[in-house]
Amino acid sequence: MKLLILDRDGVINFDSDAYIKSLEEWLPIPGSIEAIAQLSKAGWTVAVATNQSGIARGYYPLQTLEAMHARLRALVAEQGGEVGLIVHCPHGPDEGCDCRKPKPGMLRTIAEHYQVPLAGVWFVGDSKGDLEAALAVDAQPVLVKTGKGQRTLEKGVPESTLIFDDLAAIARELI
Ligand SMILES: O=P(O)(O)OC[C@@H](O)[C@H]1O[C@@H](OP(=O)(O)O)[C@@H](O)[C@@H](O)[C@@H]1O
Ligand SMILES: [Mg+2]
Ligand SMILES: [Zn+2]
Repeated sequence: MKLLILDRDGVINFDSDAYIKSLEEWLPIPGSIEAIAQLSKAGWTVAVATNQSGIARGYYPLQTLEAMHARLRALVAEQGGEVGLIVHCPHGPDEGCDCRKPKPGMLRTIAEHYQVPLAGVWFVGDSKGDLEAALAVDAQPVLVKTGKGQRTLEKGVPESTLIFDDLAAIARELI
């Protein structure tokens, strides 16, 4: 199967250093919804792996996160596509969980759900932790310049990282 895994904040929707704390703050990056819809219509399974330490920090409840993901699914469905499994890490940086990126726990969860190996699977992110999570399970690190991506790029990325302007450019590459 054709599996593509996406980070959320800074890849699908705009990110904020103040976290995305409400449905109103959750705003798709132009072209991202269309890209996901086109990819899924072209046979790609598009899954999401997202750190959401804002839950542990008490910035927003799980219900708000679920509302954001319902909005994502509805917007993609309006374009005739669908979003696959969305996995989030609700923990804070000091909780020592196995799912918070750069740990690859969420990527493994997605791979086990679909019963596919992770080797070479593209994981698209905007932060260094996304790239490190991909490398930890032999997936392909892919950086987009949206969100924190340009800052991440300027700090240096693993040499095997593929770099694209945004998710729309990735869809054009893969379809
Ligand atoms: O990019 P994904 O994984 O979808 O989500 C990132 C968010 O959970 C937040 O992650 C935080 O990092 P800390 O969790 O505080 O280290 C900060 O980078 C916030 O700006 C950002 O909105
Ligand atoms: Mg991100
Ligand atoms: Zn976690």
